Amino acid sequence: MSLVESGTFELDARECPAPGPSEVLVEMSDVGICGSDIHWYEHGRMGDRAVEEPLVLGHESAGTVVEVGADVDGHAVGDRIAIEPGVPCGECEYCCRGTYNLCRDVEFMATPGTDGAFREYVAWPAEYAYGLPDAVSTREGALCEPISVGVHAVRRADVGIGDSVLVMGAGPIGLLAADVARAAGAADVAVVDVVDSKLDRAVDRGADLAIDGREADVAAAVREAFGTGVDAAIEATGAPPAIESVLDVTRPDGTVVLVGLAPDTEVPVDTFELVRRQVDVRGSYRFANTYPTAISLIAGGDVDAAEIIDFDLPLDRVSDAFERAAEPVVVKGMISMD
Ligand SMILES: NC(=O)c1ccc[n+]([C@@H]2O[C@H](COP(=O)([O-])OP(=O)(O)OC[C@H]3O[C@@H](n4cnc5c(N)ncnc54)[C@H](O)[C@@H]3O)[C@@H](O)[C@H]2O)c1
Ligand SMILES: C[C@@H](O)[C@H](N)C(=O)O
Repeated sequence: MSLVESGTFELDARECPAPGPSEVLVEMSDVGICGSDIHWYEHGRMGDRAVEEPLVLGHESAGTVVEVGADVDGHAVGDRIAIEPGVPCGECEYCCRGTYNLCRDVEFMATPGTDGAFREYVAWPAEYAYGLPDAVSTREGALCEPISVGVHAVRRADVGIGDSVLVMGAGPIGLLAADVARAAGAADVAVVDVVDSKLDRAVDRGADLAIDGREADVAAAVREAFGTGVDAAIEATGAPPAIESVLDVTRPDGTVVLVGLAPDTEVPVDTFELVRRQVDVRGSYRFANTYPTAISLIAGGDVDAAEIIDFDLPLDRVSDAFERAAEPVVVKGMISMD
């Protein structure tokens, strides 16, 4: 199923791909709809990149191996796997350092030039396919992708035992990052959002404090609850007012990790305050070396991946699914390929 222009998907018949020697052929079963898929669907472009050829969307995916390339070890026909959607060049400075999320030549599913996962079969490098244990369904395994964004952000935030953490935004990234922070040892987790049902959901999932960003002065609410501020804050909205206020919620020597992405986001920054309070402000881009951790977090019950899913629809209802997934109360919509 390809996006041919903004707002229009078309079913196109394609040959089943043949896996290369180091690839596995995967029959897809579950694919999540990410905010970036919705952005491509609604706008047909992102920054200076545009959909000029039909593009298969979907990069949160899992399925079953149906064929293995001649050189593949460690995967067999019948294995259920989650697919890591970015394949880096493996040769540049950043790939060699292990921060392959920063590779400039990465081929990332569902971006122009690299088809995504809303299709029956995907041939993918075995190195970026991860076996799922019995305790993890393919539906949950597909969500290793947004969990990985959370794992990377929590690592960037250096969250440790006993820390207090604020997560701005209770979308999929925020909710999953909150679970990951707890698993990393956070003793107190506060979540901020502007939608009632999302605040309720954060509390149901274990947040100690839910702050309504429409009503509260977030920094004041944090200081009331946590004294001089939280140890770490993770910004997962991309909304300028939230970005502005997250810079003011940590204690002196605390860390702010910016995950939220929005084009042309500019916010005023009081650098004097950031310097005086010696705040670390760090970006967090995609993820590297996170899939095994994401799988163990689901298997161990530390991250409730299934709970964030609001609906599953079949591939022939992909347009309905995208319209519904864009509703502000929805956290995660899935396409079920079975
Ligand atoms: N850095 C990365 O690698 C990376 C990866 C994936 C997603 N992202 C970005 O992370 C952000 C979160 O992703 P998502 O899929 O959860 O998005 P989402 O849009 O589903 O969730 C964002 C949440 O923020 C809430 N929100 C909006 N304005 C707010 C405000 N002023 N205060 C508090 N909450 C507010 C919304 O109600 C929503 O629940 C997006 O900007 C996305 O583009 C970044
Ligand atoms: C990391 C991924 O989830 C994000 N949507 C991106 O394309 O960068």
